[in-house]
Amino acid sequence: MFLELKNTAIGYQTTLIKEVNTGLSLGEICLLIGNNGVGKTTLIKSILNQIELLNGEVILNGNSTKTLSSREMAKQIAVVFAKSQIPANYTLRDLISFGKYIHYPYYFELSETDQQEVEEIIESLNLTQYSDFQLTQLSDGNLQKAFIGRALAQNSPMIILDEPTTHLDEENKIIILKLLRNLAQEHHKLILFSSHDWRLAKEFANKIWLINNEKLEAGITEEILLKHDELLNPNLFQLNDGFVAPKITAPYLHKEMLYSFLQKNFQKKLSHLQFEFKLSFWVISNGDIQKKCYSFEEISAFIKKLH
Ligand SMILES: Nc1ncnc2c1ncn2[C@@H]1O[C@H](COP(=O)(O)OP(=O)(O)OP(=O)(O)O)[C@@H](O)[C@H]1O
Repeated sequence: MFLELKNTAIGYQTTLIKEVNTGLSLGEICLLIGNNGVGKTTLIKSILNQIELLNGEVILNGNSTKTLSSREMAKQIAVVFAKSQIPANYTLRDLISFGKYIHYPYYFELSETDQQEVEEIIESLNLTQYSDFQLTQLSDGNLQKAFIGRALAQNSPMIILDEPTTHLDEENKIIILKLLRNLAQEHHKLILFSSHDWRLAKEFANKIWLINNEKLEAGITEEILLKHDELLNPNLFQLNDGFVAPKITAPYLHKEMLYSFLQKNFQKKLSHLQFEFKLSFWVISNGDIQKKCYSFEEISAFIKKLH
C-alpha cells in the first residue's frame, strides 16, 4: 500500500478521529466524507505531517512521514487546499510552473520538456486564454483549476484535494473529475479528495473514508453507501420537522422527487404508508388498502382523503 495509517489518532487538544488502521494503494480514488467539523481537513493536514498525530503513524511509500522533509513529502504528495493563499504578482502560468520547482535544487529556468508539460496542463484544464493573467484577476473557479494545475505539474504519485469542486460549475467539475480519473486509471496516481457530495463518490470514487462519531470507516464506495442510508437519504435536507417519511420503493430520482413532494405538502407522519413505483404509476399501500395513482396530484388527493 502507498499510504498506510497505523493506529493513527488525530485531533488537537481533543481527539477528532480515534485510532485508524487502513490504507490506500496507487490507482485508487478515495472520497473523504463527513459532516462539517468532523476533521476532514485535520486528517489531511495530519497525513501531510503539518499537524502532530495524537497516536500511531502515517506510512508513505514505506517511510514514516515523521522522517520525511517537506521537499521529500512534496515529491510524494501534491496538495490542493480549499482555501489556498494567492501568491502576489504571479501569472497563472507561473503558479502551475511552481509545481515543477520541487524537482529543481534551486530556482532555475524550467527545462523545455517541463515548460511543454506546463503548457499541456494549462490546455487540459481549458485555461490557455488565461495563461498570462495575474492570479488576482482570475475567477474563483479558474483559480481553483490553476491550483489543481500546480498539483498536476508536481507529478507526484499521490494527490490530495480538499473540496476540489467547490467553486466549479458543472462543466468544469466534469473536466476536473475526468482528469483526476484519468490520472488514477492511466497513470496509477492515488487520489484522496474531500467533498460533501456523495453523488461524486458514486460516479467517481472507488473507495470511501467516512468520518462519523470519531471513527473513520473505510471501504468500497458501494458497500459504504449501502451500509449508510443516511448518506443517500434525502432526510438530510428535511426542513419540515413534523414530517415522517413513508417507505418508498422506486428508482433514486423518483424516490427523491416523491420524498420532496410529500415533505413539502404534508406536515405529518406518513410512516404507515408504502409507495411503490411501477413505471407509469405509483401503488400506495395503507395496511390492506391499495390505491393506484398516476400523478402526484392524485397521490396528494388520496393522502388528504385518508387523514
Ligand atoms: N488549529 C486548531 N486548533 C484547535 N482546533 C481546531 C484547529 N483547527 C480546526 N480545529 C477544530 O477541529 C474540528 C475539525 O475541523 P476540520 O476543519 O478538520 O473539519 P472538517 O471536517 O474539514 O470541516 P468542514 O467540512 O467544515 O470543512 C473543528 O471543530 C475545528 O474547529
